[in-house]
Amino acid sequence: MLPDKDGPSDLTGGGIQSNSREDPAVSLFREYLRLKTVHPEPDYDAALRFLDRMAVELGLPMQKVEVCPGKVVAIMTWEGTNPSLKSILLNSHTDVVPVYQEHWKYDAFAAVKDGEGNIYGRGTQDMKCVTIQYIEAVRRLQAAGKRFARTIHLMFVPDEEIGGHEGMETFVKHPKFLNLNIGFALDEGLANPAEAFTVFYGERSPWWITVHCPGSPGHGSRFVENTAAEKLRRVINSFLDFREKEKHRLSTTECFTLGDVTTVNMTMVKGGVAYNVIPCEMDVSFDMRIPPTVNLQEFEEQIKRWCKEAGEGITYKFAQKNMNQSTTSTEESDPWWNAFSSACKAMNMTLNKEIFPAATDSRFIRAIGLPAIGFSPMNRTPILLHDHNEYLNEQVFLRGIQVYERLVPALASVPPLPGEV
Ligand SMILES: CSCC[C@H](NC(C)=O)C(=O)O
Ligand SMILES: [Zn+2]
Ligand SMILES: [Zn+2]
Repeated sequence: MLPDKDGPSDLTGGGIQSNSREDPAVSLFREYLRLKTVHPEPDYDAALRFLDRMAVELGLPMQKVEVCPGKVVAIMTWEGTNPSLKSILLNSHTDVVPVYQEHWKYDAFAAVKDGEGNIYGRGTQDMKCVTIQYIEAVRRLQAAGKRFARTIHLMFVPDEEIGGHEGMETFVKHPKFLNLNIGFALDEGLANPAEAFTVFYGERSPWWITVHCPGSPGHGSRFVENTAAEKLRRVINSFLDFREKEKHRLSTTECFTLGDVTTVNMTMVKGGVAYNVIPCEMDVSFDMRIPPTVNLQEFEEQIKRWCKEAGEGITYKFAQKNMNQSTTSTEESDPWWNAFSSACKAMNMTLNKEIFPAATDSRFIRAIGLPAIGFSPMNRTPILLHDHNEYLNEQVFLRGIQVYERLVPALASVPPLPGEV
């Protein structure tokens, strides 16, 4: 039996050794997974050192833009034969969410590969796989001597997992972003447990709201009128009744996915100082995700009514309130979508078009008017982003590189569009 190329780390990670030589792309993926770019203190320097090395290997220039203190966006550029044309953006974020290590089978940063070729680690799906797949696809296309009309930018951004405010949200307004002359972007999607691949042409709007309920204080032994808790209860009921309706709409509408309904989750409650003191204020917070088909002004009016009906003096504040509902065309007549979907069709891939249920950096790209598709080529894979024991099978990972080997040329060869020279 040949030892696995990364044998020693398999053993330290408690994994099972593979009996065949590992594909170098898989080894590189596992190396990247071991970098602790995990919140709350991501090691972004380690990621930048890794990406510097990749740029040298690929022979591509890499610019680094510090968009906010300590928050660097890195961009590798493969210039096209006609650089005046709009470019293609291959975007990925470098950060990952924290883990509950005690619930993992293996060290979440050891990139252990088991006997079935499943690679375990935070970021295997979200979205270190895609980063390496972009890099490997470019490496292979270069090795085959390919060159394309349109310039291709590989962009690596920080802070997506904490909202992207000091990452992509700021960078899209930077002159250096505009200089990239982007025409079309690819960013992350989700795994699909079945044979099909899911592609996302829009996202629900995240609204994070805290409702503040003031009330009369008093002794905990009395029937005090107009308490904060009574108002809080009515507010909670209105939000959660609506939640039930939306849940029912999802379960009874056959073609609906999560992206087609509004989710409401009560995520925080605050208030009170002692068992026997009726508090003079209580707060409740909700995470709401609203599909692009919902009229946001009307939705806010509904929230106002719920608060008004719940009692006097109730106010609310948004911690997150996305108002941009742009979606990307998936009409066959759209040249970008046509290139994307035709390349997938040529590989016999079935695509399910959906609205992304959560929020990614694509929302900032779409908000400035650029088309963006969320796509992570992972079929036959359970959706495990942010979950315990996140993993990706190495064969699925390797197939994803082949997918980009076809997609990238198709997109970078889209003929000049009206207005382009
Ligand atoms: C609203 S900023 C937070 C972004 C985060 N993105 C993902 C993909 O989990 C979310 O949707 O909660
Ligand atoms: Zn992600
Ligand atoms: Zn994530």
